[in-house]
Amino acid sequence: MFGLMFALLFIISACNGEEAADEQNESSEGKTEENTAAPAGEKTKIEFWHAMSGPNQQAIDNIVADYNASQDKYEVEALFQGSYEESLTKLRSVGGTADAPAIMQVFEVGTKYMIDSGYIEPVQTFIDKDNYDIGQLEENILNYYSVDDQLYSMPFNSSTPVMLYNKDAFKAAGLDPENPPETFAEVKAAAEKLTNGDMKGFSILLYGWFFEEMLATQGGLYVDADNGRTGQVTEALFNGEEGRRVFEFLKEMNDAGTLGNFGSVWDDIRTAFVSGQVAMYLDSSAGISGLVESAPFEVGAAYIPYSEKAERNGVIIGGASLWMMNGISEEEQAGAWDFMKYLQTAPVQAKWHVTTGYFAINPAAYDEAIVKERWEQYPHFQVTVDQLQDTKPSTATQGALISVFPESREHIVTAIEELYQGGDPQAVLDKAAESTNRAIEIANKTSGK
Ligand SMILES: O=P(O)(O)OC[C@H](O)CO
Repeated sequence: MFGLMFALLFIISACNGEEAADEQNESSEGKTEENTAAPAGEKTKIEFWHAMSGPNQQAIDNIVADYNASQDKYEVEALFQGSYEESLTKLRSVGGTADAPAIMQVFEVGTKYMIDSGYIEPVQTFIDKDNYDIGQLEENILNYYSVDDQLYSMPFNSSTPVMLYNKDAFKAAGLDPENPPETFAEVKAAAEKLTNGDMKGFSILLYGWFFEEMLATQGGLYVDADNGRTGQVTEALFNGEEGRRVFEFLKEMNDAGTLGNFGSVWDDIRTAFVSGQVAMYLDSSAGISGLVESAPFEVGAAYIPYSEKAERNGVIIGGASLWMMNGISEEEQAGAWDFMKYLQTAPVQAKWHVTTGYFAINPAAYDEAIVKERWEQYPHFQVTVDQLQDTKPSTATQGALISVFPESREHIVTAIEELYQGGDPQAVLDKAAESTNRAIEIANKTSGK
């Protein structure tokens, strides 16, 4: 039993790249020397900072090894830098200098910060120079990282949220495991039936991402200026009716005792699901891989729920993308660009998708034999791709661009915690909006806008 739990915890902790720090790879020291052009005959080093640990780190290392063996000009060096938040903090201390890596992986909510940072060269520059055809890549993913038709960063590990559920628990509760609930009302009703003994019906991680997604799928905007896509953001809009519906949905289940709260650590909510403490919850599509293989019951995957008072609009792209730094040599930039293009090829994307659960940015990868085999074995992957491809492009599903997004996420988490302690949905959301507005105002003043 202990062995099984240990194996479960290992697999679960490995699903996402954010949690565990790998000290071995974690160093940016000695970088200055590496930034100079390589002597004739030697490969140019391309430093690649990322936030993937466990099997996802292994997947990156394998791809990097294949790339390095495939050509003799560049040597990519993949270096783990901690969680998405930690790695961005590290970048802040070296961004724009010769100590910066050539390629930096940044989570989606860091996009506006990176665009404004002065550290980067938009990948559009290289696309244009090289006549690179981005028409082959997934439009709904490119949309997130595009502003005024310019692609700023190269999508890499793209995910969306998905609702995972325990099919065995569904059967035991008299629910149809092949017809998971779709709307907030249906989830609430199913949660009542599923709540039993130690098992709660539904849960979400205390993480702003899931609120952002349930807001967007109703067509709700996070901020003004068309979610920051057409102008300068001045205020939060997430406390409008779509946001309130999400908070009411959570509150009603919390009051009814059908909602579980397993905190803000991915491993904890995944362990709760696998050990039967919760029957339905929202996870990243990149978390599916480990869970379907390790859960001692049949796992179902479904689209995220939406309010019955709204249309379903789809999901915003999550995960992270790759940024080209601007303080490095042209030779390094050329190598970084070459590697980014290699990453987008169908065979590499196919391998990345089946080993990690992240989407293939190049949909041609879905025709590769290894993907077809994997989907046949685990149809959950197909659900996530369908949910992405069914998404209606709009400024809501394109996602918000705000420089203070990571901070705003914290305000949302505080609001959810206050809600769970009995707070009024509108009041706690308004407070989060006011705090976000203050952060936006300060950021706008600092940047002189
Ligand atoms: O855990 P990931 O990589 O799927 O990313 C989830 C969120 O989008 C991070 O902001």
